[in-house]
Amino acid sequence: MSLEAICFDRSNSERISVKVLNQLLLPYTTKYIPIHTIDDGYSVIKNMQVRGAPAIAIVGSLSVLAEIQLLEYNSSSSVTKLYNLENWEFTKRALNDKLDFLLSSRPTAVNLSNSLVEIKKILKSSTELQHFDRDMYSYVCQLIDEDLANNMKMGDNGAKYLTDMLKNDGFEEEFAVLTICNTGSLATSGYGTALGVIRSLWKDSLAKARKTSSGLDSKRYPKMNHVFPLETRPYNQGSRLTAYELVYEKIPSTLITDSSIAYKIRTSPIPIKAAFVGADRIVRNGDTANKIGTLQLAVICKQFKIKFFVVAPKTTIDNVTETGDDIIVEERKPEEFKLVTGTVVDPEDGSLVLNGSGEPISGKVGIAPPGIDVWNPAFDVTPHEFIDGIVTEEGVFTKNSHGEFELQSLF
Ligand SMILES: CSC[C@H]1O[C@H](OP(=O)(O)O)[C@H](O)[C@@H]1O
Repeated sequence: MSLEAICFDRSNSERISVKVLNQLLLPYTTKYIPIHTIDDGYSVIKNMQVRGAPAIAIVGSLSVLAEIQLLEYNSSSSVTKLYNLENWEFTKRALNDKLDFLLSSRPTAVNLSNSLVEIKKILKSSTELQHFDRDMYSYVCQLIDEDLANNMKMGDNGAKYLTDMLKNDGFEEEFAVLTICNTGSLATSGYGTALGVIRSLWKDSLAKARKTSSGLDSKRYPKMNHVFPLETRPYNQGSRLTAYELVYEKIPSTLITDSSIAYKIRTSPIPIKAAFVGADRIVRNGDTANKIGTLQLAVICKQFKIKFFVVAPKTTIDNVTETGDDIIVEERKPEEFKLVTGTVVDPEDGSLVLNGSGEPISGKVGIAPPGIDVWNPAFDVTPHEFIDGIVTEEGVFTKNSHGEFELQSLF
């Protein structure tokens, strides 16, 4: 098992190496794909071999650094013909075009766009390739290190906010939470956003349990003791990735179908007190684009008076777009809906069927008639009216008396 979506060897600043975990093969196969060029970065992002708004920005940025270092130490590489290393202005124009191409890989998540804006500023101020290389190395190291640090801050911010709120409401029991898609280590530089809050809630529960069992503290506290991740059709980030992370961390969890949310809330023996979801783009009024199914979860939570939190770093904020009506929602290929990618298992006992090399076999099965049209949006947009709080590394933002988010300090 590995929860490291991105392996970045930065030990030699002039010859970095990058490889990404092929998430299409999870949870049964752990295989990494090397990233040497911007085209490599585009391909793994477009194919969703790596996914998750922050991870997309990190891999995209690393692919730029990898390409310019390839230019410097391998003049015979295939990418060299795109540039004229004797003419820096020509090379800068060609690199700008490649950055625009990289942006087109997945248009909804704003993190990649925000990173490419920063990279274009670095490129514009660079006087030569080595200068651009050096500043890009600093930029990607800072992007990765800040993402991890921010995720841990967000996790603790969200966990404290919820447990304080429950305690103030006089709730001192064990509770469960819901989450959709994958927002953990496999979608970021580590720890995660919404799943980071769940990691922090679980750490908090274990600490409280230790105090109680050691007799240090007899008071009762609200403690998260279960997670209900949604499978998240059609790409199944929840069943393939979030469940994988929860099993890895030994956090008590029960995987549920997207269609069973309301019935689970109505019948759960453990009170469900909150839903934590990630974001691909939060616009100025707090409307949020996130994985398809998020809006449905938000509507159901409102119906059952369950708190609904969006968890995202400032790098996911779009401070230009006013409302969610103007967010471009990516539509994916129909095949990603009509064909399910998985790993072949023996129907008798669920054991893995291995190929001649002893490796699991990845395959696709059809689940819809070839002639049927499908609608396959990768995201939906949740209006801020359905969002109770936006958890960031700067703290938890809630709406004012007019029902509006005031996010200016994040812009
Ligand atoms: C911290 S991941 C944020 C966000 O990105 C995911 O999208 P995808 O899996 O399509 O890359 C998902 O919507 C997560 O909530």
